[in-house]
Amino acid sequence: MSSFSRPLVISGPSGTGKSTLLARLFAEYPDKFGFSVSHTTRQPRTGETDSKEYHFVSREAFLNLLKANAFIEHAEFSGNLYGTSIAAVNSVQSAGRRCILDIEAQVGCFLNCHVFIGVRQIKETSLNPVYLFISPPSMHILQDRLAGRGTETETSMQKRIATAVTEMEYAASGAHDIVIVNDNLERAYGIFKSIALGDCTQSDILPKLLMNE
Ligand SMILES: Nc1ncnc2c1ncn2[C@@H]1O[C@H](COP(=O)(O)OP(=O)(O)OP(=O)(O)O)[C@@H](O)[C@H]1O
Repeated sequence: MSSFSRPLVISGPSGTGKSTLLARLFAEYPDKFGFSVSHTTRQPRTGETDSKEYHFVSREAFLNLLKANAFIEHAEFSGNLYGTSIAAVNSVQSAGRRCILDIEAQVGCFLNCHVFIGVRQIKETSLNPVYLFISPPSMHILQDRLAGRGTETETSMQKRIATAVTEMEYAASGAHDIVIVNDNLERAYGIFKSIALGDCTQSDILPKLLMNE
């Protein structure tokens, strides 16, 4: 059976190129893939519609869903709760699209306790996705890409690099089904596309990334 019928969880350090690869995939195949709509307790911003950008719910409703094990992953940021529900993923899959979850690992704060959210949390559920890790070719290149994007301060850069080291260690433990090293974008996108379409399960070898390389 093609892996297209299973959700695809994409993770990898910030700046490794996940958004770049996803933007190309959605542009080339506008009808084949979809993101699930998350739940949040934050207020809708102007122009946001319920069930489009987010399912906007009260804190009480969110906590009830959480109690009922409705979420694959959840986290609290700036006092607001966010979660990806199993139902939201299933609704993408039942519309005939492959659901893609773009997971950025981070140390989140949930109900006052620090938790490492992301792939680890998803592994506790019955989702059974394919886990794809996008690796940078080296830590220096990762740093250059983050700097080149022009979105980081010195502090946020250091935070992202520290998280990247933790993520690389987690990936080195064999937590993912497939690894793509995003070195040359054309090459990486070629493999990414065939994995997303369910045609290939080829994996690159995870580079051993040391800060001084
Ligand atoms: N193969 C590549 N070669 C050179 N530059 C790349 C490559 N892939 C992505 N980039 C560039 O690296 C930067 C970071 O990429 P991108 O924003 O897609 O990362 P990301 O993994 O989605 O990060 P985040 O998790 O923070 O959203 C961008 O400026 C992008 O244009």
